[in-house]
Amino acid sequence: MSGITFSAWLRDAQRAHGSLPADLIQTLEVTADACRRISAAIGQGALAGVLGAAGSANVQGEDQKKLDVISNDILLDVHSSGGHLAGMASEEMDDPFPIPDGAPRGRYLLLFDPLDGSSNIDINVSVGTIFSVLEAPAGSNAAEVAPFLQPGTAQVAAGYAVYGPSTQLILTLGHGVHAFTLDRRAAGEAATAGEFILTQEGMTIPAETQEFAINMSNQRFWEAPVQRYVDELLAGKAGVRGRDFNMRWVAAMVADVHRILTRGGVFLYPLDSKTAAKGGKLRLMYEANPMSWLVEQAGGAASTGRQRILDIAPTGLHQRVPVILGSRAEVERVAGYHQGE
Ligand SMILES: O=P(O)(O)OC[C@H]1O[C@](O)(COP(=O)(O)O)[C@@H](O)[C@@H]1O
Ligand SMILES: [Mg+2]
Ligand SMILES: [Mg+2]
Repeated sequence: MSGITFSAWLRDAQRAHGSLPADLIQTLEVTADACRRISAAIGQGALAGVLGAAGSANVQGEDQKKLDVISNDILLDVHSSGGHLAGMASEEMDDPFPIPDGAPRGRYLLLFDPLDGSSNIDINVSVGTIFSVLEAPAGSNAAEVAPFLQPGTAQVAAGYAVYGPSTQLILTLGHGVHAFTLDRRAAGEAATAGEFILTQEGMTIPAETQEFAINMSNQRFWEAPVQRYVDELLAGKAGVRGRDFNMRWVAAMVADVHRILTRGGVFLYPLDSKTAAKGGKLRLMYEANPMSWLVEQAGGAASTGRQRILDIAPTGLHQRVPVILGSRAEVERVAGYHQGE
């Protein structure tokens, strides 16, 4: 173990790149603190009565779990004292949440999916938090949607926490992708107890893979290019690909993307006739953009099938898009099929 804490690493990155403003460092440190608290809440599970439904629905009409609400509240709470953020936007809230009056306003906008894969909570399987940081345009009002509607290429930081057998924080500032692991030992047991510690610098996704991730139950709803691609994977050695492929689906984007950053693979939540009217299943601002930047920074690619995800000009805070990301050669092949190749 390196023993380099997240805060120390951020300060090293500031020295190395000379372009990491103090309020961006604060944004990331406070977000890491929120993830530590969410990890603790999740870790209490059935002991603390935090499992199960909240009895409410979010802006997208989806039933909320208690931990969706708890995670959202933790992120709002830790960031509300202000100084570093102008405002926040969450998958769980209809409207942007500007830093409250009276607290100092900063220049960054934080967007998050407070708990990703929340249907996994009650079965004790990995979930996560995804975040994206943008700079608020000068003179903009973070109570409005407009300042948040920036393409993925404008992100200044993106990352996620995965709450699995260990809790990890994965981050990009545009200079590669780095992993930090929460030292879960009790205070007093170790000097770094409670800290995120650097455990991998420069995660990379191999260009080729033999593993794919897709919800096969949607097969009959997919468009022809995805039908063709998956048929070819399933044909294995006997088909045009000439080799067998394995399949995994955790049903938490964080966990599926984490596997791809760790050992390669391709993830697809493509356009299908069930979700076409909404534009797709996954959310551009809270899921697709931060994950696409991380994947590109690790040498992979991310596309809707028709365009690079990071180039999409957003039209709504809760906009949904098709997502195909991971090993570059596979993403390019699927995009090629969409272009009629
Ligand atoms: O249940 P499905 O259709 O397989 O969808 C799984 C996808 O839905 C999501 O769980 C949506 O995220 P939320 O839990 O944040 O709503 C993704 O993480 C995951 O990839
Ligand atoms: Mg999600
Ligand atoms: Mg969520």
